[in-house]
Amino acid sequence: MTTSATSRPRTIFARATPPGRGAVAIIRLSGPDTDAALVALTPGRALPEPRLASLRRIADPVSGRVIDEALVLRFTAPASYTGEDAAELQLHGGPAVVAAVIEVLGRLPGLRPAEAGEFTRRAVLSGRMDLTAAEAVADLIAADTAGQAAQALAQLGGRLGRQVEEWRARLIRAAAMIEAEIDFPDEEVPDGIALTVAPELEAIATEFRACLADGRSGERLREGVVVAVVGRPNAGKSSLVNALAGREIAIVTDRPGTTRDAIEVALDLDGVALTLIDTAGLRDTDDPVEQEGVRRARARAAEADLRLVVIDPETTDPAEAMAEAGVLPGDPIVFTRRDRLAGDAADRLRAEMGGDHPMVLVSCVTGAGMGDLAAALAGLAAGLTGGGEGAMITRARHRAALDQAAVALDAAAAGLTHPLPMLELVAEDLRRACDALGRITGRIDVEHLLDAIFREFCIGK
Ligand SMILES: Nc1nc2c(c(=O)[nH]1)N(C=O)[C@@H](CNc1ccc(C(=O)N[C@@H](CCC(=O)O)C(=O)O)cc1)CN2
Ligand SMILES: Nc1nc2c(ncn2[C@@H]2O[C@H](COP(=O)(O)OP(=O)(O)OP(=O)(O)O)[C@@H](O)[C@H]2O)c(=O)[nH]1
Ligand SMILES: [Mg+2]
Repeated sequence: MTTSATSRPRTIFARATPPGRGAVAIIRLSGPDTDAALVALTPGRALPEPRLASLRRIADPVSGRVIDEALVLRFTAPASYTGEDAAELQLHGGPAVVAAVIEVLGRLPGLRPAEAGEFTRRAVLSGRMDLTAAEAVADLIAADTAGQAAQALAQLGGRLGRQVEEWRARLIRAAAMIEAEIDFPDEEVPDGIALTVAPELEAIATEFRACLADGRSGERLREGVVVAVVGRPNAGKSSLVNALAGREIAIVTDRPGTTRDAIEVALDLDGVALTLIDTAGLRDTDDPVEQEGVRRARARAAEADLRLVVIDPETTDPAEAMAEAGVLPGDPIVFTRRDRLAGDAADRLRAEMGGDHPMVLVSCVTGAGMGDLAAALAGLAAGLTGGGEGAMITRARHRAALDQAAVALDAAAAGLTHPLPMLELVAEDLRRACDALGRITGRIDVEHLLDAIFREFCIGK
């Protein structure tokens, strides 16, 4: 079927592999004119059997010029990623080949370039994926560490989506019982409806609370644990960041006030993504540039998941430095200049500090203690991200919706156990709880949510 001149072409195409040169580049197509496009590109050949890799010459249908010899994969609706007719051209990965095929596809009737995330959007709209799975696709592509990938894969497999749909089904059942009682108060539905439905509502509310009480570990794993490295000028912050990163990222000098900008570096600690932020040393200063650096340092420290306080024990009182850095319980403390301290310094410093903080003594010059520090950070990061495969909630969007569902459910439960229950109000609260859950999986309000979610996708996904 072709598209009329006035409506937007319904068959989309895009390169699915990254730009640049590669052994193979994949261009994918999806939509009703996919087969027509394959026929146009492979003159004289039958359409490939669905799902069977087939070698075909790809040619410009106007000039007849052969562009590539490629593997073609054809999918027929609904058995494809998008649920539509779809195809992949697995080309030689040279820029000229890809550009020529893209140019030819753009000339074919009914075809247009895909927008970011449009293939996955179609998978959602055709009911093949819920919103949590679509988000998981984006997360899996964005994953830099094994932990992030495992969490995304669990979500793609329905860990969150299935649970939310189970809760929703139970709430719908409860609501149906309430509504039956409203509609037929004198009939077979037992009188003490509160007695049967209230315990179920309490049970679900308890499950909501358990899910929400995850310390944001799923979001932290997805986004990476943010660690602000803070302390006095010359404490050794930049030296420490360079040592942990294994690269000279920040400038190190013996002049206090060297670092001004916040410098971020990404680490992979045992599968957990961690962002270290080197910051300007904290002090009062008349230099307006350094003042701005100190302001930024304090802001980053306040927002971070952890503040790693760096202290030079030769010149600085630990308690003062920690207070200045706005330290919170559990934040790690690192003493530098281990190469210049007596052997018993660690015990003395530990005694001075008290027990609320993990503490490591390092030398940025000899590297002593750096392994201990990396291990301590990995342990802290694992604790903050729940360890293993992460949590069910991986985004603020899920948390906000589940929070709303929990509030509505609590209202329903309270209404139901009231001495004079107003069942209409209870039913309304349960509807609101169901709607909030439905927004997580995309069963309601889908159109409204799609743009926000697919904005972050790459083209071709
Ligand atoms: N070459 C290639 N590799 C890829 C993808 C792709 O689209 N192309 N994927 C995606 O980007 C991922 C795989 N995801 C996919 C999910 C479903 C279907 C699919 O055809 N589903 C049909 C048939 C299922 C079956 O045979 O079991 C269906 O669900 O009906 C294809 C790929 C990762 N690797
Ligand atoms: N001996 C010794 N010197 C160190 C150690 N750590 C840092 N230094 C030195 O201390 C000086 C300051 O180090 P930096 O890493 O620039 O300190 P900073 O905390 O980033 O300083 P600002 O950016 O000014 O806030 C440099 O001369 C480093 O070589 C250490 O463990 N042992
Ligand atoms: Mg510095």
